[in-house]
Amino acid sequence: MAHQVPEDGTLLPLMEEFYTIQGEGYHTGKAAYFIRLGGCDVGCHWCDVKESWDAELHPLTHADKIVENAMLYPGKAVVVTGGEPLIYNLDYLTSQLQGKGIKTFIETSGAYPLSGHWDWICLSPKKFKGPTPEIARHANELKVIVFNKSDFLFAEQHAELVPVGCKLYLQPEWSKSKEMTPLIVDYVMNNPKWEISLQTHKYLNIP
Ligand SMILES: C[S@@+](CC[C@H](N)C(=O)[O-])C[C@H]1O[C@@H](n2cnc3c(N)ncnc32)[C@H](O)[C@@H]1O
Ligand SMILES: Nc1nc2[nH]cc(C(=O)O)c2c(=O)[nH]1
Ligand code: SF4
Ligand SMILES: [Mg+2]
Repeated sequence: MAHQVPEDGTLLPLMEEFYTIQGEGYHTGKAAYFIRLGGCDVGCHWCDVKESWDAELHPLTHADKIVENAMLYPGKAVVVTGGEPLIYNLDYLTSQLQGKGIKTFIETSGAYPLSGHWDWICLSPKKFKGPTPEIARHANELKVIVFNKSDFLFAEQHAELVPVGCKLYLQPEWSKSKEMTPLIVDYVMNNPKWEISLQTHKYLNIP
């Protein structure tokens, strides 16, 4: 699957990078530069970026170039996503970003070992390949995608693994949103430690 990606994290398979508004979760509504890395083998059948899965399709790009590009925008936060970004060693990229005063946020399934220096970790665990216990202990936000009713129990099981104070979100799977959103609304009203997260960028028609 992978290119020969150097272990030191200086070269990363970059699918796309774009400046937009964080659409989901705790930082919803904030301007951020998105860095989308190619490569994922978790296999969510409802994944909304399947084009990211094959790392070979995405050019190895120097982390310094990515940092330089991120610096061109007034927003001082990046979201590193994918694909599954933790397939790669993110120590170099994130230390360079933080060294330039940019906040580092990650979107991850947690299926690979934690690397990088993060201001915010959004863990979105998957049934298909579960998260490591280590990342659950470091999550700032747990965002569970609700595709069917069984995902509420899955969400509660993962809420046991994250630290006290970790934000808890239920986000409807996009294609099932019509059916699942009413169930989520009801669930949150009955279990108010949870909040609802919507993919607001899809309603705003922005990337
Ligand atoms: C495409 S993933 C990339 C990052 C990482 N692989 C992960 O799954 O967290 C980014 C976010 O989108 C969510 N997501 C992906 N497909 C979705 C869908 N069809 N509906 C709702 N959320 C989705 C994921 O759960 C994750 O929180
Ligand atoms: N606007 C916007 N917000 C997002 N939050 C998480 C995203 C992702 O694909 O990781 C995403 C995305 O693709 N676009
Ligand atoms: S882990 Fe993330 S990128 Fe990978 S298939 Fe699932 S939603 Fe898509
Ligand atoms: Mg997305």
